[in-house]
Amino acid sequence: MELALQVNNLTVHYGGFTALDRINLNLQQHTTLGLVGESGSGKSTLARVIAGLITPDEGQILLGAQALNKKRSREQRKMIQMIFQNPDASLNPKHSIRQILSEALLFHKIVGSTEVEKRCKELLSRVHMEAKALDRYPHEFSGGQRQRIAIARALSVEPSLLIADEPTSALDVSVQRSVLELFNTLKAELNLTMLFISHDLGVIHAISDTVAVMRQGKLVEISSKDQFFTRPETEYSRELLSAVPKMPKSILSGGLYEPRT
Ligand SMILES: Nc1ncnc2c1ncn2[C@@H]1O[C@H](COP(=O)(O)OP(=O)(O)OP(=O)(O)O)[C@@H](O)[C@H]1O
Repeated sequence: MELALQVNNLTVHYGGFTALDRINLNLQQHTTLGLVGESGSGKSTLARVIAGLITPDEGQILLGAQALNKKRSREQRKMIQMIFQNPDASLNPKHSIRQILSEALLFHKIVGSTEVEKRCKELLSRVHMEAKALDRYPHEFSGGQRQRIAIARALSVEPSLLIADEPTSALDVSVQRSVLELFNTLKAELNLTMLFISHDLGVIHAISDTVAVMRQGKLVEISSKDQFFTRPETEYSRELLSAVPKMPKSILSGGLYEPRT
């Protein structure tokens, strides 16, 4: 299998504080890497560096075979899309859903102006929303629906890597489940390559093929999902797993994770 992403020796300092300490990571195409670790371990920083929102102090990022420059080209920015915990971060409140989706499609020349309406409708349908949403504005939708729109916007430019940073954490539990199901459906339908961050191991279990564990700015384990949940390599991973009180009632069918007693 080909590598979608390679991260070599990535280091980020915030002043004198080392938020990322020589991170090395490979992500296979068409797979989902679940990134876990306690609050402050550097997960969001890693996501933001890969997405080009933070410039690293050291290290290299390759997307496919292409090294990403510190100053990314429009094409390079398009190839990595990010979904945030708060969907409002990527939805302009003054723009209708039509404007939000068509702006991305036209800016990156994904379709021409004659096809844009059709493509906007297709994108909404992908995230299980109706075409009439196009005339409405972000505030007219629930948090879960806004996250679906943010997902549609991210997918509109056909990225080669989708980064989702706690995309279900701000949602009600029942809505969390449906958004997670959507991610799983899209993953299968579109063969997505994803970096999926969550502090919730039930969510990670439901979505990931591989699990990476961060601690204090370092990557301390990368294992297959099965290995991580049954035979984790590190004591720290065992602690994370045992800290989960009563673990996720099946988040998705097949997503059941029960802690071993
Ligand atoms: N802009 C910044 N300036 C200074 N320190 C920062 C900045 N952003 C993050 N940090 C610090 O860097 C560390 C890593 O933060 P980061 O947000 O990457 O962690 P995280 O694992 O995503 O945590 P959480 O799950 O709480 O979001 C934390 O100690 C945080 O306080």
